[in-house]
Amino acid sequence: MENVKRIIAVASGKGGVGKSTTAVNLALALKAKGHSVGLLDADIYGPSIGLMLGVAEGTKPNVHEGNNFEPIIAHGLQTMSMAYLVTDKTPMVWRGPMASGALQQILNQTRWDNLDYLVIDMPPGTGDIQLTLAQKAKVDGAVIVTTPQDLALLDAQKGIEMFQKVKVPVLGIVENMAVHVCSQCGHEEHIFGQQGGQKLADKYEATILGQLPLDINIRTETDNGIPTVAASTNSKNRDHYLSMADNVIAELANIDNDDGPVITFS
Ligand SMILES: Nc1ncnc2c1ncn2[C@@H]1O[C@H](COP(=O)(O)OP(=O)(O)OP(=O)(O)O)[C@@H](O)[C@H]1O
Repeated sequence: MENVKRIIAVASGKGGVGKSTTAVNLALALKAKGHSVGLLDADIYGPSIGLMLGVAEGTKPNVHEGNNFEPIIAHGLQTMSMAYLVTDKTPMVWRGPMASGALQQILNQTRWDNLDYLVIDMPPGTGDIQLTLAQKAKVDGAVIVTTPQDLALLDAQKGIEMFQKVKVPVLGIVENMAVHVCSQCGHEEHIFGQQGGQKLADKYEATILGQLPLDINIRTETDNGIPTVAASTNSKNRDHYLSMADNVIAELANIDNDDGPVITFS
């Protein structure tokens, strides 16, 4: 991990709010700004970044001396995922306990090649695995993803408090699916409520790093293995992700972290 300058955890309390979509596009946006970027899929229950980045099913990382894994390159990102190590047929019941062991292994044994940023797609929730990761991993800062819905906000709050407990600075909040714009008539509808992310940000004196609409293009682009930032050179959504990356870089610059990021597991 001495080859990694900055580590950013992307987390959400609630599942399905768009955490992985955000992590993948944030990583691509940092890359588009000229940085060297890695993406670690630590979402052991539903590893999805390989699919989102169009990595062919069954692709396995090369293993080097000392059991070190070589990251798989996708859209210019260095990536590592649980999905590269388990198969669809791996039963969930086996996957749970085995997966947390495997997670430690990929944290310790992936050979990142000089990264400016490593983005970690955290497992959803605030249970033991998340706490251990947040505690043991020397993450520079956390990005909290939520929808404006009360239920998601409540869980996002738990996520913020978990990071505060383990002294990982929260860089800010991403409000995903903030508004739906009808592709036919342009009518705007706040399907998951309004201003929820802002209220959460106000409560914790956190920054809103970005607001993304609920947009069919974001879903289809990701499903096609070419996420929004890679799919288009000129779209509003891509611009949202690029300015999110700027905000993340700015927040990181505000953090005084002279130890340097190192992930250690005892
Ligand atoms: N802004 C958006 N607009 C439209 N669809 C979106 C948006 N963000 C995410 N999605 C879609 O919502 C679904 C869930 O997103 P994603 O997998 O990123 O969520 P997650 O929080 O990581 O979920 P999990 O808890 O399962 O890991 C995906 O189908 C994704 O394409």
